[in-house]
Amino acid sequence: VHGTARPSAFARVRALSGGAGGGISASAAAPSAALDPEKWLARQRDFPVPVTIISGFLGAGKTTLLKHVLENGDGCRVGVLVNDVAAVNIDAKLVAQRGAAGGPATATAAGALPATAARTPLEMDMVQLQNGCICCSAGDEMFGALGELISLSYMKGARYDHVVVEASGVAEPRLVRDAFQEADAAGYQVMQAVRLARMVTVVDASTFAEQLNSIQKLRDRPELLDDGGGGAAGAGAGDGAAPLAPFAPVASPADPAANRAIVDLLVEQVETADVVVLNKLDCVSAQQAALVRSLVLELNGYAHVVDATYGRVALEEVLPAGYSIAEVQARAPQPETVAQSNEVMDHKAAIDLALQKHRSATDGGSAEPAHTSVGHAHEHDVAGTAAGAEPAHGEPGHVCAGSDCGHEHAHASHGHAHEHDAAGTAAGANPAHGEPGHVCAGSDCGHEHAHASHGHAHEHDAGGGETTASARFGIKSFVYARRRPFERARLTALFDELTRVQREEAAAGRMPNARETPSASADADAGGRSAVWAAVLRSKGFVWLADAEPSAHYWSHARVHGELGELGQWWAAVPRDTWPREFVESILTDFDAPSKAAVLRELDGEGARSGGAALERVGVGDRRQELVFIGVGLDEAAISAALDECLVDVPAGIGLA
Ligand SMILES: Nc1nc2c(ncn2[C@@H]2O[C@H](COP(=O)(O)OP(=O)(O)OP(=O)(O)O)[C@@H](O)[C@H]2O)c(=O)[nH]1
Repeated sequence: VHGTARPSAFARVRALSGGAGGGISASAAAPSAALDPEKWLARQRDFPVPVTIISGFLGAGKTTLLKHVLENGDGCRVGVLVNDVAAVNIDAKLVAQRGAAGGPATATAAGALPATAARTPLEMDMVQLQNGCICCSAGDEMFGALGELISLSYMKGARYDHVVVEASGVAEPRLVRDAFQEADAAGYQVMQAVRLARMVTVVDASTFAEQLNSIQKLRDRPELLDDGGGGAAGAGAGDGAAPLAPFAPVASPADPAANRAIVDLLVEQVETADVVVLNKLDCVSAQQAALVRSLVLELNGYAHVVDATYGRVALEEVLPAGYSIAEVQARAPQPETVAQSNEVMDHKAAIDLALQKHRSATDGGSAEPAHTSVGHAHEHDVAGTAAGAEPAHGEPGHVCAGSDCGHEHAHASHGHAHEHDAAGTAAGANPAHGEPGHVCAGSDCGHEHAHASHGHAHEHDAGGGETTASARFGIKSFVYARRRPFERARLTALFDELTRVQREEAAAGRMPNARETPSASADADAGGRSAVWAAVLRSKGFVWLADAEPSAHYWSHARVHGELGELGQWWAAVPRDTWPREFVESILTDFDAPSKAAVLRELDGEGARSGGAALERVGVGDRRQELVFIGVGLDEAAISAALDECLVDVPAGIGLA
C-alpha cells in the first residue's frame, strides 16, 4: 500500500559494498570495491539516472519496443526492470549483459560483437520482479528492484545512462507516477540515485479505437487479472507455473481495481504519457492510423507521437536524451515532463490546450503550438498556464498579471488548485501543509492547495498534420467554463444521461462518430440529445455544486466510464491566512478576480487602506465549472445549453473565507 513504510532499497549499496553476496558475484563487485559509498551516492544525487516507464495495454507491444530499444542502445548503459526476463529475450550479440547469477539479475557473459556490427554493444543489467504490479501494493517491490539495479551499478563502478521499467498491461501510470513522487517525498534512498524522467505509452493502433468503445471492465477479462492460480499472465504467459507477463498484475476479480473500465485505463495510459508509440501500424490502413493518431492527440495534445511497427523507433524518440554526466553538466535545467506532473496539472494543461486550439481555430491561426520536435517542452508557469500562450484580455484563459489589468472576466482556463486522493495517494507520504505536493485528505485537514510548484510541461509533436486529420475525422474539444454552481440533482441526472447513452452506444458497437452530427438545437428532443451525448468520447474537469460548500468536485468520463466525486476544497473557502504564501499568486490565477495585482497588494497588507475593495470584488473566488469535452462531431452549443440548464444562482453567503 502506498505510503506504508518501505525498506530503504538503497541500503543494499552499503550491504554490498564489502563485496558481500546478495546476488552480485565477487567479480562483478570487484571494480568498484574501493568506491566510497557515501561519495558515490552524493554523485548519484547530483546526477540521478533518468527512469523511463513503458506502459500500454495488454499486447500493445511493450516488450517488443523494449527489445528494440535494448538491441539498438549503441553503447548505452541501461538498467532494466521487467517481470519476465525470458520474455525480453534480446539478441545477446548486441547486448553485453552484465550482472551475476543467483539473484534476480540476469547474468551471462558479455556477448561478443560480430565483426560487422557498427554499434558499440549496450551494457545492461536486468532485474526481474518476482511478482506484483508496479502501481499496486507491490510498488514496494519496484523500489526494492530499483535498489538492486542501482546497487549493481555501484558494484561495477559505472552509472547507468538510463533505467527502463516495463509496466504490465493493466498498470495505471498515474499510480506509478504517484509512487515515484511519494518515494521521493518520503526520502527513499534509492530516489537519490534515480529520477522519473519519461512516461512512454505503447498503443496498439489496430485495436485502440475499438477498445475505446469497450464496455468491459477489467474483471470481465480474467486473462488480465491474477486469478490466484498462476494463470494470469496474458500473452507470453509461458507454462503457467507462475505469472510471467512483465509486471504481472496482482489484481484479482475481487479487487476494486478489477471494476475499472478498460476504456478508463486506456485513456489514462494515453493521457499520462510524454511519448506515445503508435505501434502495429503494419496492421492498419493509413486512414485507420490517422484516426488513431488523431484520437491520441486529442486525448493528450502534448504527447510526442511516434509511428512504429514492431516497436522499431529511434532510441532518442523513446529514451530522454542527454543524461550522461557530461551532458547534464553542459545543459540548462530540463523542463518538467508529465512524469513530474499530477492530475490537477494534467487537467490544467488539457484545458490550456483546448482553449488554445479553440482560439487558434477562431482566429484562423495555427491550431497547434509551434512545437516541432520531441526535445521541445511545453513550459508552464507556476499556475500551469502555457508560457507565451497568454490569451488577450477578455479571452478565456487570460491571466491578469499586471497592475494595469483592471477589468472583469472569468479566469476560465485555470485548473483549480486542488489535488485529491482518488488515485490512492499515500497519506504516509504526504508532505506537510504548505509543502509542494501536499494533499489534504482528512477531515482534520483544513485546506487544499495548489501543486503550484509542479510546472507541468509536456513534449509534443509537430502537430500540424494531426489538426487536419482531426478536422477530417470531426474530432474536436472545447472547454465549458462558468462561474455559477450546478444544482446537484440536475447535474447528476445529466451525467447519468451521458453515461447511459455512452453505454448504449458502446453496447451497440457504435463509435462516437457513427451518428449524424447533431444540430445545435438537438437538445429539444430526447433523441437529439442522445445524439449529442453519443458524440462525446472523453470529458473531465472541475465541478462546483451549489449545496457542497466548501467542497470542489471533479467529473471524469471516458466513454462508458463515468465518475463524479469530491475533490477537495475551494481555495476561496479556506481562510486566507492559511494559504501558503508562495502559492498565493498561483491560487489567485484561478480566481474570478478583477485584478490579481490589486488582490495581492491587499493580501500584502494594503487592504486596510483600500478598504479591501479588490478582495471583495473577487466574488466566488476560484469556484467554477471547468470541463473539457473531447469527441467526434461535438455539438458545443447543445452540450453547453444542457449544462447551463443545471446551473443555479450563486447561493447567498458564498464569498471568500
Ligand atoms: N503485426 C504486429 N505485431 C506486433 C507488433 N508489435 C508487437 N507485435 C506482436 O504483438 C504481440 C504482443 O507483443 P508484446 O511486445 O509481447 O506486447 P506487450 O505489450 O509486451 O504484451 P503484454 O506484456 O502481454 O501486455 C507479440 O506477438 C508481438 O510479436 C507490430 O508492430 N505489428
